[in-house]
Amino acid sequence: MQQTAVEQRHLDAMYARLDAEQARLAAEVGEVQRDASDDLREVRLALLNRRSATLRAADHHVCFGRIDRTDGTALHLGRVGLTGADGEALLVDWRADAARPFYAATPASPEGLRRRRHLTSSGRTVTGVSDELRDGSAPGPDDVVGDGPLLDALTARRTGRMAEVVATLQAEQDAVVRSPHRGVTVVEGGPGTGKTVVALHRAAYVLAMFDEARADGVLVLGPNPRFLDHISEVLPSLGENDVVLSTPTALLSDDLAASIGRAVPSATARAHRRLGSARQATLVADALRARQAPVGTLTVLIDGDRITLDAATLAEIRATAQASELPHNQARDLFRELVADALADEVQLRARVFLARMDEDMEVLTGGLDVERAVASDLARLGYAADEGGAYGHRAAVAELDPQALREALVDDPAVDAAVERAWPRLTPADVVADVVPGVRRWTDAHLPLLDEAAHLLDGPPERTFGHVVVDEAQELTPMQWRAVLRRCPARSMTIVGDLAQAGPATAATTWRQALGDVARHAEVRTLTVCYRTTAEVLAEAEPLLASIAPDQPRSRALRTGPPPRHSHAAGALTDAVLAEAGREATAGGLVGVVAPDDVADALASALAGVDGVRVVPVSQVRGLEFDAAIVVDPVGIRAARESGDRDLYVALTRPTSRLVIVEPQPPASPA
Ligand SMILES: Nc1ncnc2c1ncn2[C@@H]1O[C@H](COP(=O)(O)OP(=O)(O)OP(=O)(O)O)[C@@H](O)[C@H]1O
Repeated sequence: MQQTAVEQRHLDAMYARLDAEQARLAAEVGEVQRDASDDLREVRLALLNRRSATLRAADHHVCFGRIDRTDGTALHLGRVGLTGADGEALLVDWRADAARPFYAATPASPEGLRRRRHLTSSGRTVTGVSDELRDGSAPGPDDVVGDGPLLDALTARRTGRMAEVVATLQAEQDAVVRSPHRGVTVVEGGPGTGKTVVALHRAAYVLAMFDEARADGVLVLGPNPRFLDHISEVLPSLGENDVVLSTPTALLSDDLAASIGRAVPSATARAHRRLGSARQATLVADALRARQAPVGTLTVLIDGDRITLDAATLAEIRATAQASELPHNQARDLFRELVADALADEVQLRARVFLARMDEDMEVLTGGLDVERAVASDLARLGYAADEGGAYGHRAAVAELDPQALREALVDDPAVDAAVERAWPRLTPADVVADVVPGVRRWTDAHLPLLDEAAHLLDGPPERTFGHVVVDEAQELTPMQWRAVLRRCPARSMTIVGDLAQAGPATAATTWRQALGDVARHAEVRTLTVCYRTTAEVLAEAEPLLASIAPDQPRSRALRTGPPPRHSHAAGALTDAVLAEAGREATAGGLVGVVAPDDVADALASALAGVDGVRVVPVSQVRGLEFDAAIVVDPVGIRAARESGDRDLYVALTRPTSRLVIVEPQPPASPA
């Protein structure tokens, strides 16, 4: 029987099951909605709707592969798991352990597999079958050995949005995706080695397999909104919709909005680098300490009396509050309680001194008459009993100053609070950071990590934290941003992917150890070595730059070859030359990216607005993106524009999947 027909039968069974499961879920949703007595109605509905959304996402190309083991058993793999009516596995979720050999088995290490099969489909119809034999056996009549599906995926036209690659994930990528390591994993590799692919599939994997990630959510950070748009479809198409996609700046901006409003995005790269250095954390901490420094004595008016705590007492209280290591604004409560205690002691001391003086005065006045006994006999005559100590008189008045009640009254006393406010004020992040960057008029995005640092010292950990955090283009983060990100991942379960050779101007680090600080010490570092995006010719064009940027970096191996890069020299205006090249590449087909120095990108975008299939991207925003053809405009200008110019150009040159055009402006006329 034709293998497509065999697979169609399996596929029909899967879709029948998928439809039945959706119908069952719909019925259950209806029942839960009708049951008003169910306290957990909302939770149940959320779970049912989530499962239903996952199945809906999997409806497209539900099954993409199959493995046949040497023992004659077989499994189909897909984006979700499905069980038949009799409990048999119709489809295994790609993340399940049983699916691992599909990705990991090689002819050298077949892992019990005879054959790996890729299935392609359109709608609910099988359109192609492609087999790879894993055990060295010769193809039989049921094996369909042809071109690899990987090559099809790599040569497919780009749409501007990355697609999931669950069917063609390669062994070295899969090893990272399904790593059981729950700590920090750093994945490095040259441009196009699939770091983003790995990061996103890893997010889907941990969501399914790690309870804490499911419970507390997954955060995916990328460098800018353009990049987030580029990757936005991958996780939903893997059935994962509960992932927060953000940039480090947007994340902090959202979390700090209530305290500082919106930061303006006007910071320069130099400001980012300066304010992003780890030293700023010390400066913020020092600024806060300075606000807590002793300011002499503390005086409160209590019942008309001025009660003063001396400098030594106040310093001791401050030291105790600091030693508590509570966030400043919480430690303020402790500070106020300690002040109230000290004031209460002072009040009682004064009362005792006052009474002792009164005793002495009475002694003088009464000439030695035992006042207490006299008063006691008077009271006894009036029907009052003496207390246990036999006292009725003014000594009882001291006892009446119930220390606990007095203390409580002082803790709540607005006068005490006002005095505390002078010694240990309630502070906002802006109060503290204003001391670090005096004279600042507006908060920019470069200040956000400092404000976040201050918020942490003032009020404790952020409210929003995640079970797992994925950081893409991780080389872009400054040490201060890393600190902010780490605060949001208390479990330290992270996947960090990047390439230091592609670092932008805010990055000063040349090793992950420098970039990540202590976190790197326990990290598992993996290196991806195969370039899936671009051709050997394009990598060769970028090689001299890489040699000067990172001479020791292991070189990636391109899987494909293609046309040699073209150099085009503008004979007149640069815009005209770019327009001509863009028109030509657009005609050749696919998505064309024009990567230009930031200062000419807007003008080029207007000039090219009418050309279909062409996007103009300022070079500072091109990290992580890709095009079928890349037109890199004015490489000398890109290199000269900012400190990271060489690395910017390296990023620009490595964006195409096949065609690279470099447009040089006309050289300035030489003086006659
Ligand atoms: N296993 C795979 N199957 C199909 N396509 C793949 C695979 N791995 C990577 N690709 C494709 O290769 C291209 C480059 O991948 P990706 O963007 O993840 O690389 P990267 O290492 O993050 O690159 P950069 O450093 O430039 O950001 C993408 O189009 C991606 O879909």
